Amino acid sequence: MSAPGKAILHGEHAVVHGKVALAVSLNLRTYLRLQATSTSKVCINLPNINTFLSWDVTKLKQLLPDSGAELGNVNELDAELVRRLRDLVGVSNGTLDTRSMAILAFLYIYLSVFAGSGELPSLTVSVWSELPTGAGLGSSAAYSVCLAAALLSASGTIPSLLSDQESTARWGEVEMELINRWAFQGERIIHGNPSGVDNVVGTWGGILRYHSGKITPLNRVPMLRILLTNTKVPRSTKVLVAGVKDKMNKFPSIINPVLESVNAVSCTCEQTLSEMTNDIPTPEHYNILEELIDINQHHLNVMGVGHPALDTLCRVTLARGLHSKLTGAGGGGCGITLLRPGTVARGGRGGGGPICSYTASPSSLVLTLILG
Ligand SMILES: Nc1ncnc2c1ncn2[C@@H]1O[C@H](COP(=O)(O)OP(=O)(O)O)[C@@H](O)[C@H]1O
Ligand SMILES: C[C@@](O)(CCOP(=O)(O)O)CC(=O)O
Ligand SMILES: [Mg+2]
Repeated sequence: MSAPGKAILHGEHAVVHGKVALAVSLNLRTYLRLQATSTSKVCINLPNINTFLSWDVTKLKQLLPDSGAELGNVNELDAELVRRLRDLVGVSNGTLDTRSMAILAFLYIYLSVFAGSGELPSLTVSVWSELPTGAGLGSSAAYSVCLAAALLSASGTIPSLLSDQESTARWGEVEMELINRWAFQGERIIHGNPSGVDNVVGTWGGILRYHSGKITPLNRVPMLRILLTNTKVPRSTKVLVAGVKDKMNKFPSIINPVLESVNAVSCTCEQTLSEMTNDIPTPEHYNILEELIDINQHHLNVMGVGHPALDTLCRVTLARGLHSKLTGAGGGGCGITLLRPGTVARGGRGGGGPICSYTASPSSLVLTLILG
C-alpha cells in the first residue's frame, strides 16, 4: 500500500481559511505493510523517525468506552479518545514531538476503525517513506492516508483488493472518500487545523484545485518543470498554521486582504495554466507564472511563514533568472522553482547547470519533477 506526497503550487495557509489552493501529487511516496499476527500485541515500526513500539491488545482495549459503537465517527475528532491516548503515550496537549504525533495518529485510527467490530486484532504495521518528514511535501498526509487505507481494509470496512499482482489497483469512489475522511482525522491529530488539501492529494493523486472541501481535478495542464529544493530547516506545520491564525486575529484588516490576494493568485494561475493548454505556451505565460510566484512568496512572508533559508533559495535562483516560493507550511522545509522550457541542467548532483551552486550544496536535496 502506498500514497504520494504533494507540492502546493499556490494557496498554502490561505486554504486553511477557505481560499483556493492548487496542488499536485509527487512521485515520492509513503509505503505501508500490515501483517496480521497472533502475538496479542499491536506493533508499529516507523524507521524514518526511528520509532519501534508495541502495546498489549488488552491494554489498548481499556482505552475503549464501554460501548465501542460510540467510537468510529469519521466526521469528528473524539476529544476523549485523544485525551486517553495522550495519557497512554505520556504527552501533553501541545506536543510537537514527531514520534508522539505519529503514534497518536496511528492508535487513534486503529482504535476508531476496529472499535465497532468489538475485537481489537493483533497486528504489525510498518510505514516508511521516500518523503522528507516535516518539509512541506505532505508526509503527514501520505502517512495518514496509508494508515487509513490499511486499517479500514484490515477491519473489513473496505475490501482488501490489493493483491501482489494488482500493485496499482485502486478502490472505488466510496472507499476512497472514506479513506480520505479518516486520513483527515489523522491530519487533525498531527496538524491541529488542517485544510484537507494534503489528504485529498494523498488519496486521489493528480493535480487539483481545492476550495473549502470542494475538489476539482485539473484534467488538462501544460507540461511544467518544477525544481524542488529542501532547505533542510526543520519546522512544524502545526506551529506555522497556528501562527498565521494568531496574526489574523491580531491584524484582521491587514491579513484578510492578503489571504484574499493569495486566492486571486491561485485563480489567476489556474486560468493561465488552462490558457497554456489551449494555446501553445508562450514566454508571456511564463512571465505571468513567475510574477505570481513572486507575489505569493511576498504574501507568505507577510503571513510570517518565511525563513532566511527560503530567502536564499529565492535570491540564488533569481540570480539565474528563476523564480521560487516556499511550498507547504514554510518556516524552512521545501521551496519550488519554476523552470522555463529552455532551462538546462549541467553539473551538480543530478545535473546542475544554472543552479549548480545551490544544488551542489550538501545541505540541500534537489529533485526535478515534471508536471502534466
Ligand atoms: N514516514 C513517517 N513515519 C512516521 N511518521 C511520519 C512519517 N511521515 C510523516 N510522519 C508524521 O508527520 C509529521 C510531519 O508532518 P508535518 O509537520 O505536517 O510535515 P509535512 O507534512 O510537511 O511533512 C511527523 O512529525 C510525523 O508525526
Ligand atoms: C500550510 C498548509 O496549507 C499546508 C501544509 O502542508 P505541509 O504539512 O507543510 O506539507 C496547511 C493545510 O492546508 O492544512
Ligand atoms: Mg503535513
